[in-house]
Amino acid sequence: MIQVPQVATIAGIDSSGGAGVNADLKTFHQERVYAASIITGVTAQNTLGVQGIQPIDTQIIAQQFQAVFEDLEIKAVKTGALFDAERVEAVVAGLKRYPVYHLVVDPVMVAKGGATLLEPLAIQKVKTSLFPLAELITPNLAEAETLLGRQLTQSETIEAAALELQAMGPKNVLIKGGHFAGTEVSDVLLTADGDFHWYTSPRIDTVRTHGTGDTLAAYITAKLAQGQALTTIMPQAKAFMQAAIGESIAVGHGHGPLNHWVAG
Ligand SMILES: Nc1ncnc2c1ncn2[C@@H]1O[C@H](COP(=O)(O)OP(=O)(O)O)[C@@H](O)[C@H]1O
Ligand SMILES: Cc1ncc(COP(=O)(O)O)c(N)n1
Repeated sequence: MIQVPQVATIAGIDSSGGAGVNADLKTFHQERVYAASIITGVTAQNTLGVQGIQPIDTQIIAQQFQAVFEDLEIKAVKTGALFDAERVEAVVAGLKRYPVYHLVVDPVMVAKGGATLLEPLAIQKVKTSLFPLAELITPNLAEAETLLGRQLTQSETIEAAALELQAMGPKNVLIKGGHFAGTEVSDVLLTADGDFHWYTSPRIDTVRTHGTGDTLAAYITAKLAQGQALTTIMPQAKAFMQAAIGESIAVGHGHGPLNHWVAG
């Protein structure tokens, strides 16, 4: 029998297949890890926006945790859209019952079209209960601003922000720069030993970025499950993102999905 690293995503479904669990599973498959999924909610969504959200009952979230963790050998976990405080509590309870070292928390708050994927009341719970369990958190610029309650502009401010976020408990912090204006995109990784690593690439001029954050976090989760270090993973992750965004596929009429078939 072939041994394969096993991971789990804890996130919402995107009916159009571009973001959330759908993006995670495509990335995991492409990177050759076996993936389970614990669903937190269902969205009626396409590349033009989110039309409806149905969070999943917390009891079935708990049952999914039990079903997955009492059978599979889960090496790494990624969380995505958690929707509200009740769902955050259910996920934190599951992660405390079945702890994993490689926990990547993508604090998804708002979809590209503007729909809320995490109620404001749940943000405090994410900070105090979920972040301390994480090996890595991956906020985008807007999420980092919301988490800290202030605007970020200069690189020094972003490094200070990463330190403040690290003080909330996660071992490592990645602030993603997809939302910065300019001809380049820069992500900054603050590692557990206090070092900053900047990753800069040319900005691809496109609106076809549905699921970028999910894809990046899933890629990192896959590589952590395969035993790689974050600083080794990041340059590969950026190259994968560049190709997956750049070699775009013609799907939908708005913020189109990425091309997960690109070599990773
Ligand atoms: N237009 C773009 N060109 C190149 N890279 C991008 C672009 N947009 C996002 N990225 C990259 O995709 C990853 C996800 O970033 P971002 O879009 O900020 O996350 P989110 O989807 O959570 O908002 C980051 O590595 C970022 O640098
Ligand atoms: C169910 C679900 N989860 C996450 C996202 C975030 O998508 P993006 O990575 O484009 O910000 C989304 N639009 N829908």
